Amino acid sequence: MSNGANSAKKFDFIAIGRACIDLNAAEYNRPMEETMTFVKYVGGSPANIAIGGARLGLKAGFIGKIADDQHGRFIEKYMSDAGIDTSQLVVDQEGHKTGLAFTEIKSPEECSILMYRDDVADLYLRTDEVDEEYIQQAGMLLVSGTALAQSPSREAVLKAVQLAKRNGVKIVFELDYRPYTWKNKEETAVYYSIVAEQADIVIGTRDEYDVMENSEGGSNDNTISYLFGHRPEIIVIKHGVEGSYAYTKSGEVFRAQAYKTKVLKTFGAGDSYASAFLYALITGKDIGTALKYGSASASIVVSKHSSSEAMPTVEEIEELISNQPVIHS
Ligand SMILES: Nc1ncnc2c1ncn2[C@@H]1O[C@H](COP(=O)(O)OP(=O)(O)OP(=O)(O)O)[C@@H](O)[C@H]1O
Ligand SMILES: O=C(O)C[C@@H](O)[C@H](O)C(=O)CO
Repeated sequence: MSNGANSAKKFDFIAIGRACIDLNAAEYNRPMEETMTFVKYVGGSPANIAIGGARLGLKAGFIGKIADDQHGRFIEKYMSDAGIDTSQLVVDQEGHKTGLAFTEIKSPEECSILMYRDDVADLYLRTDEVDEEYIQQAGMLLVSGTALAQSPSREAVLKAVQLAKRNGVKIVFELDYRPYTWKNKEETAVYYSIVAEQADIVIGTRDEYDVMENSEGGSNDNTISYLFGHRPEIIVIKHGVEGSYAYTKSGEVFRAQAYKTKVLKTFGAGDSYASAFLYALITGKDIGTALKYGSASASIVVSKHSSSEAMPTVEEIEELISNQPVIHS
């Protein structure tokens, strides 16, 4: 497949989903109960991926809804300053709030996220706020699975997927499973399958594919045999510190190991991975190299405090690939 590189298009990729706030513990190695200070960053998986892509020099756009408040304005300014087109970042007019993610850093192995996502603006994106002419201008549409969790955002995303297909825009589905936004796993499995079957590239962790399959302990072989019966051409399955695999419809299998690093916290790994993986594909690198870019970017972000602000440059990724040993597992 051609992986979406299209210099004639205004955007290399457009992400759809949430742009929120992360409040990351400024004090490490303690539970949140004892954490008194937090540092504010833009967060939300698809926003992080857009920021990561823009940091790497990609032309990125974003479709989403932000609250009409100080947090919403902070997000819009940060993303716009990062070089992302925010013309389709709709400002909510119904009093919905910005999603907040408080992170706890107890140890490099023990990190957790406490989400405040009741009535969040991002899940109120409507179908009439998704514009065909905008989507036409992209090489790829990056869909976050969390945006399927509730209506009307669910239908807005399904419309974006339809429009992307109709206009030859590659669909990248990042499963991005956040349990607290869903009613139950059965419902998640239904909507994940609908979009995964229509995507060109699917990216997720092994656990997230289990959610899509509504099963436990699933195998990569079963996942690819199911999804390659549909539209996907590339399937990426991440296994945390044990590395990741990419499978192609033509039968190739690639594996990348994680790079050694001094881990501060584990969140942000998946978003930095996705942005660098897509950057590599869009700039014409082979899939094996794209996996290395993803792993390298993730190893940089897990060593830093934020998910968005910490996104690396191309030079940092390439330097790390050349010099840093991998974790053998
Ligand atoms: N402790 C680690 N050290 C170095 N690299 C790591 C570590 N953990 C994860 N990675 C890298 O990040 C990639 C993605 O990690 P993971 O499979 O945990 O994704 P994720 O669950 O989507 O991440 P997130 O925690 O952001 O949701 C891995 O394939 C690996 O390359
Ligand atoms: O995705 C979220 O809503 C929270 C993120 O911004 C956070 O930084 C994280 O979990 C990244 O994986």
